[in-house]
Amino acid sequence: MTTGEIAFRDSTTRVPAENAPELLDLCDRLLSRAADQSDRASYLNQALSDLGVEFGASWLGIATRQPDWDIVAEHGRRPQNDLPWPLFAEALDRDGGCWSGDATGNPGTWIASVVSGNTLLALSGSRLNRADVPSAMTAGRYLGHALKCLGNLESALHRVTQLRATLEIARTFAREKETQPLLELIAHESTKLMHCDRASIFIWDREQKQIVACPALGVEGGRLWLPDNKGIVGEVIHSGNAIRVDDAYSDPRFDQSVDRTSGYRTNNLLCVPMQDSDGRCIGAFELINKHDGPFTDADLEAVEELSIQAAIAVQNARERDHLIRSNRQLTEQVTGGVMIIGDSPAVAAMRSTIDRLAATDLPVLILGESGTGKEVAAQALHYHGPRAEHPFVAVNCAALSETLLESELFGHEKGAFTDAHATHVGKFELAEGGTLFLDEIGDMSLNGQAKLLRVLEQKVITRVGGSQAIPINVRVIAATNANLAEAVREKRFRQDLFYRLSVVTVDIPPLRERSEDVIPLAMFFLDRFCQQANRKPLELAPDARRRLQAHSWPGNVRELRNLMERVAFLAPGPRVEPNDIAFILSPERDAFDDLAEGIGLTDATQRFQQEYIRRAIKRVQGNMSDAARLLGLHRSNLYRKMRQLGMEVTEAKE
Ligand SMILES: Nc1ncnc2c1ncn2[C@@H]1O[C@H](COP(=O)(O)OP(=O)(O)OP(=O)(O)O)[C@@H](O)[C@H]1O
Repeated sequence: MTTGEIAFRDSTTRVPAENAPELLDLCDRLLSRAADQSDRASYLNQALSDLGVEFGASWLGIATRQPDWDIVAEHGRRPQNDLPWPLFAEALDRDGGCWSGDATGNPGTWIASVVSGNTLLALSGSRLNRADVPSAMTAGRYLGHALKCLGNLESALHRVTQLRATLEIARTFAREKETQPLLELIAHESTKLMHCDRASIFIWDREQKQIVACPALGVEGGRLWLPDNKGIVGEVIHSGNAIRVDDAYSDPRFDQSVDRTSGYRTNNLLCVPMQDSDGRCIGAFELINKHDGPFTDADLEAVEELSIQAAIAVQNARERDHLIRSNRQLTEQVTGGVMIIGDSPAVAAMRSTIDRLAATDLPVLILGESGTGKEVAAQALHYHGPRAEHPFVAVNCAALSETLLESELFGHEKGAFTDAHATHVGKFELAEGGTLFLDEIGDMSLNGQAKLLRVLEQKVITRVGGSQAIPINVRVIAATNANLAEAVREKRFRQDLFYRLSVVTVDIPPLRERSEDVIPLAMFFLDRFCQQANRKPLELAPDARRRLQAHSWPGNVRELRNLMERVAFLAPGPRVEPNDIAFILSPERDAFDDLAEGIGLTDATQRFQQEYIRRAIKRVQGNMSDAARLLGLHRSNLYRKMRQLGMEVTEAKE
C-alpha cells in the first residue's frame, strides 16, 4: 500500500460519536428508499445521490469484480484520470474500506467501501475525509442490505411474471384439443417464454421402449423415434429428475446423433420429466439453446411448472384422441353391422328409400308390426348418414309412464320432484348431434305428445324443474306398430304431431308377406350365431328351408332371429334338418304335412286355408279384428272367406 492510503477492516472501524445521528438518518433513508422502489437501477440512482450529498462527494459509483471490473451504477462527474482499481481491489480483499489521500488524513480523493461480496461503493471528491471512512463503510453495508432486499424482490417479481405467463400459456394449451397441434403449440409458446431456440416434447412409449420426439424440428415429418435408454431424455424419463446442461458437447450423456440427423447444433439445454395426473412419467420436455447464456435455476422452476401444465394437456388430448378413435371404430363396426337383409321387392325399395333419406334430416315415421325391423331401419338411417359419429338413442315410449317419459326425454334438475336426487340428462341431450328413435310413438300420452311437438318446433328443451332453454340438434325418427292415422281419427294422437313426424313414411311389411326374405335372413342369422357359437357355418337342408318358408312368422324377423340363434347352438349335425326346427316351430305346423298326401290341389288349398285361418284366430285369442289384421284381410272379408270355406263363424269372438 502506498503512503496516503489507509485500509480499514470492519472490526476496527468506529464511527465518531458526533457523526452517529446523521449516519443513522442516512442509513434509515437508504433502507426506506428501497421499500419505495421496485427496481435496482432507480434505487441506486436515488441512493447514490443521497450519499453524494451526505459525504460531499463529486462522483459515486458501484463497482463489481467478476473477475473484471465493471461500474454498474454511478452518480456525478467521473474523475478524468483512471479509477483506482488497486484501491478498490484492496477494499474488496480486506472486506472493508480504503481511503486514499494525503498521509495526514486531510481531505483526499477516494474512499472505497465494500457493499457485499464482490461489490463496492466508491466515492471521489476533494472534500472526502479519512474520518468519513467508517461512516462510508456503514452506509455501504446498509446499501448492500437494501440491494439484497431489492434483488429478492426483483426475482420474486420475475417469478410472478413468469408464473403468470405460464398460466396464460397453460390456458392456451387447454384450448387445443388435438394432440399434434397441441404439441406444436407447447413447443412454440415455450420457446417464446424461455427465450430459447427450440423445444421438443418426448412421448414415452413404454411398451416399444422408445421415445417419440414431437415436434422434432428440422426432421422430416416432424417426428423422431429414439430408444428410451439413450441420451439425456432417456436419463430424465428413467430417473424422473430434471437435467440442465450448459455445454452439451462436453457432456457425455448428450446423444450427438440427434444433432447429426437434424443438422442442428445444441449448445445448452434443459430437460424435465412430464408426469400424468397419477404421477407416472409420460415423457420429457426439453428446451434447447437459450439465447442469453445457459439456463438458470429460475428457468428450471418455470419449465417444471410449464411441464406440469403441458403434461395435463397432452394427457387430455391423448385420451380424447383415443376416445374419438374408439368411437370411430365402434361406429364402423355398428355401421357394418346394420344391414338390411332381404331379397323381396319391399326390402329392396326400403333400402333405396333409406339410402336417399339417410343424408337428410327429414323426420321419418316407420310403420310395421312388432319385430319387422323398424329399429334396424332407423339405425340404417342414422349410421349411413352424416350423424353416424354421434349417438343413436332409442326410447320405447310404451314402456314409460307419462311422468317418467317427460323426465326421460327432457331430463330433470336435482330436486325437481321427490325422487330427483341428482340432475338427470334426458335422451334429447344424450342424442345431441345424432338421432333420437322414438319407438311405439302411438303409445305416448296426449300430454307427452304436446310437449314433444313443442320441442320439435322450437328445437330447444327445458329439463323438468329447470328454467334454462337448452338448444338441441337431434334428428327424430319415430316408429309404431299401431295404425296412427286411425289413432288421429279417433283423437288419440295429435294430428299436428302426426304430420310433423310423418314427413316421410317407411312401411315395413310383415315377414309372412315377403317370403323371399325368409331364407336370406335365416342364413344371415345362422352365420352370425354359428360364429358366436364357435362352430362352422351350418347349411339349411332343403326340407328345413321349405318348412321355414311355410311358417307364418307371427313374431316376424325377431322370431326368425331367435329361432336361428337356438338352432346355431343346438343343432347336432353340420346341416339344419327339419327335425332341428320342428320342436321349435309350432307343433301345429306338422298338421299341414298330412294335407299334401292323396288329395287334390283344390281340396288341399281349401284345407290349408281353413287350418291357417283357425290358427290365426287362435293366436290372437279369438279377436276377429286382430285375426283379420294378421291375415292381411279386412274383418268383413275374413267372415266372408270363412263362410266360403264352410267354417263355423260363430266360434269367433270380437
Ligand atoms: N331386414 C333385416 N335385416 C337384418 N336384421 C333384421 C331385419 N329386420 C329385422 N332384423 C332383426 O330382427 C330383430 C327385430 O328387429 P327390430 O327390433 O328392428 O324390430 P322392430 O320392428 O323395431 O320391433 P318392435 O316393434 O318390437 O320394437 C332385430 O334383432 C333385428 O336385428
